[in-house]
Amino acid sequence: MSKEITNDTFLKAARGEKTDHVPVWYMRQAGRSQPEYRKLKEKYSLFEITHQPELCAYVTRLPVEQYDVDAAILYKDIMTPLPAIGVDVEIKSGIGPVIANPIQSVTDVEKLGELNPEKDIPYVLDTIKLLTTEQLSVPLIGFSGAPFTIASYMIEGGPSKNYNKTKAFMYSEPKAWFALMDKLADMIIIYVKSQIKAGVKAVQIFDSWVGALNVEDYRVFIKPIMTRIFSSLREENVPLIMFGVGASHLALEWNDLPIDVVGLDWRLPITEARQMGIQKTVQGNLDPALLLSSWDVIEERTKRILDQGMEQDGYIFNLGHGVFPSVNPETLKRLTAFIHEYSSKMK
Ligand SMILES: O=C(O)CCc1c2[nH]c(c1CC(=O)O)Cc1[nH]c(c(CC(=O)O)c1CCC(=O)O)Cc1[nH]c(c(CC(=O)O)c1CCC(=O)O)Cc1[nH]c(c(CCC(=O)O)c1CC(=O)O)C2
Repeated sequence: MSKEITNDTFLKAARGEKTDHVPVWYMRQAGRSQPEYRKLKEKYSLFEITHQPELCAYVTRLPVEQYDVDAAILYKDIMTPLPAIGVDVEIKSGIGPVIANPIQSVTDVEKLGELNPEKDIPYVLDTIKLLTTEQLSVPLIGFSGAPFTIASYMIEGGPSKNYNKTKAFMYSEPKAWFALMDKLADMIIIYVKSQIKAGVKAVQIFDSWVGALNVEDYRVFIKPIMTRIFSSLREENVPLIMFGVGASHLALEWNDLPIDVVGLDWRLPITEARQMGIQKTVQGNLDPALLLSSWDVIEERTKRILDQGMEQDGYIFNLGHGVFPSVNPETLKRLTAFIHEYSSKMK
């Protein structure tokens, strides 16, 4: 049995329905800038927190309780399912995910295993159940990385600035590339469906780095696999959100996918995105760097974004990418209150 969701503005907006205020959540809202979380991080790594459902649920709830956001996002990482399929990944402080056995050939791709969520990541499912049956009265968002973004870490061995190795693999070994995309798509579908079955009410797919590709290559090397993933997830009947950074040139391609929400980074104004032909709900897009400015600057920019977003139904406020560690939690609290107040007055 699910605990009752008393605030469903996020789900309504995702479905394009009218809401009495603009719903808001922030990418990387759990963790990073919160002192309670930083204290925990002195003792535990990300993987150690996610293996403990009570603790992981606490971290996931913190921004809901402290900022009053309209949705929670499960605390974990896009790397979470990878060890189960045979990827040796470690999250190194100051670097990010580092992979000991990068993919170099079709043989490496063939060695990848299958994900069995109940056996491999029961702690993720237990955290979701705990949050949704007992603790949260806002929707819980589940998520996964998308094939290109996950593959970029698996091929480069860690974070990259230019994705040269990833692109070289894609262009020169298309058969191995498509085999890798297929394996990752299978994993993502199983992984996300298990999150939905456990209780998440919406799903965001992070294709954070796919903006590195041009439109033509996106259509050939990525779009078919994204269509397969979303067509399968669509059967579960929860809102599906697509997000990437520096990917404004791909926004119209995303509009074709069987999804509900197009997540924009800060580069493309919302009105322009809609004029281009984005008809779905839009999510975004305050530049997270602005959170380090004075409140007057933040308020002025937020108003501008809200005015554009509210021009039609189907709008969710978010940042253009994740919260930085140096952001003051008070700023996020004040921003959330401002968005709620300003948007309810305008309705
Ligand atoms: O630059 C890089 O490529 C490495 C980035 C990186 C990743 N995991 C990582 C790091 C290091 C770090 O954040 O310090 C490692 C990572 N992931 C996470 C944390 C926790 C934190 O930031 O305090 C951390 C830092 C943990 C540590 O330092 O031990 C948690 C995480 N990753 C993610 C999410 C989902 C979300 O954004 O809301 C969430 C959880 C939800 C939340 O914090 O509210 C998703 C994620 N992880 C990752 C990516 C790729 C792109 C990106 O981060 O900009 C993405 C997708 C995205 O944000 O666009 C990879």
